[in-house]
Amino acid sequence: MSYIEQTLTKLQKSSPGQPEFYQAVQEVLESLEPLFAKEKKYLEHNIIERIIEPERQIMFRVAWIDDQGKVQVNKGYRIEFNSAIGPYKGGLRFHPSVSSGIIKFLGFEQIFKNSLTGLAIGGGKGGSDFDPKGKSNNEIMRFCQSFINELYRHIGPTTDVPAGDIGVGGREIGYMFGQYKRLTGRYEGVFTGKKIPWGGSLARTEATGYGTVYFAQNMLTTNGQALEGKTCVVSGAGNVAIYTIEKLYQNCALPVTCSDSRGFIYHKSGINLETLKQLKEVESACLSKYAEIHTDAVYTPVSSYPAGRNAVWSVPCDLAFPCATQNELNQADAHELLKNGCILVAEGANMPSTPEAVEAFLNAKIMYAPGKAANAGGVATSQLEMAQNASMIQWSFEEVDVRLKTIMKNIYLTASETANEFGQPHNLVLGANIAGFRKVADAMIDQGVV
Ligand SMILES: NC(=O)C1=CN([C@@H]2O[C@H](COP(=O)(O)OP(=O)(O)OC[C@H]3O[C@@H](n4cnc5c(N)ncnc54)[C@H](OP(=O)(O)O)[C@@H]3O)[C@@H](O)[C@H]2O)C=CC1
Ligand SMILES: O=C(O)CCC(=O)C(=O)O
Repeated sequence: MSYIEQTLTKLQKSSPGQPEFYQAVQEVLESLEPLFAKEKKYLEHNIIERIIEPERQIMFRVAWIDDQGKVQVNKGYRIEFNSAIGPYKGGLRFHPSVSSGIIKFLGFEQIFKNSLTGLAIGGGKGGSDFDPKGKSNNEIMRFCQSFINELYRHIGPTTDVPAGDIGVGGREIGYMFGQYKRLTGRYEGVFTGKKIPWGGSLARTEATGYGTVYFAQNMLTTNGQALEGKTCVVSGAGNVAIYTIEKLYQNCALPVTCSDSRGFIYHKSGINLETLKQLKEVESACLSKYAEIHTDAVYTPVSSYPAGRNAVWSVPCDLAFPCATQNELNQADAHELLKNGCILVAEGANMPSTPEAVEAFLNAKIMYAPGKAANAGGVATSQLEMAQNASMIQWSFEEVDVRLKTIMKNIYLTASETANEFGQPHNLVLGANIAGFRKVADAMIDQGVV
């Protein structure tokens, strides 16, 4: 049995029932093989077994009262995965599919993503199986307050700094920040993704989507191409998708799709960003309403997708931006994108492509940017928010955006130079994993066995 197989077998025994976590670990371990062949120190210090075990896992009950006066109970999680290069940093996800395996996969990815930003942030993630859909504002507030009644004792501006993710935006961060402040009496940068008047950073809302497009731009430029005139397929209709679409328009590309958990929109003349923002950021409406407003757009409900497929990826395009959720693009979807002439895939979401889809992209040698590199602009800008909070200043939108652009360029260069160093120039999966890992692993060695 190879070292990787042994590690995965052991992991499955010690942490049963966490398929997404095994998937994330397997991908990283496979990428690291050429590094281990070259540098023995990582195996000698048993870094692998140490890095796949979270430093701390917090699981707690979140009891809250709904609008009918009934007591509801959800599970809360915070996985403090690795603090070798900085305080734990990563979002909170509120979605019914959340489990400890999902949070562990996200926290594990966050270690390498945060390392790639070049900033001093460790990896963490958290969330709850609470479903914000259909809940009133007061229910959301009561849930957030109860969530923080437990979590507040584990977080702090130099220990663990949560932010948003699926189902958690400025409103939820506000309720959690308010409760933290009430319990501790401290006004400090313990969350990022805050609204601007109470400590948020300009451009944080836009950062993940904008950063993903900046990353794509770097890949295109290196390959003698440009965004201008490219037809783009985007999945998702949340924070990341919306600002990916906005930045594509700013660069004269044409985004023609968006999707939510119930279906997708194909608008051949281009997604209307104003309508999308109104429906999703203001009304939290279903995307079917988009086709009622724009009658030349086509809405396809999930029930009409071919079995086992995500129909968004069957729309012909030059560039694809998966921005919804994990494993939303499988091998058949990847082959269809390739058949239709797609030349670039940049992941705004975390681990949206299955391992087989990733393999198809790498084999076809198209430009492929894994999420932990392409979507790192969100967490990087969160660190800029922490820096502004700590020094009690606020930078302008342009100042933050310029820094974001530079960070995304550096992540691209780091991943591609590392891929070159290991003789696989087009393989940014390998480049991102090795570069992200090396910095954290070296710090762990320096800091001894802890
Ligand atoms: N926000 C950030 O700064 C960052 C986010 N990410 C990643 O980006 C992705 C999107 O996050 P974000 O935009 O913030 O989240 P949002 O909650 O704002 O939006 C998520 C979008 O994805 C859709 N979606 C969620 N789950 C599913 C599903 N199972 N099937 C189909 N569609 C689904 C949602 O549809 P519906 O509205 O119907 O629920 C919604 O349109 C996630 O993978 C997240 O981890 C990565 C880096 C940073
Ligand atoms: O901004 C952050 O701290 C985290 C963003 C996030 O959750 C992610 O990068 O997946």
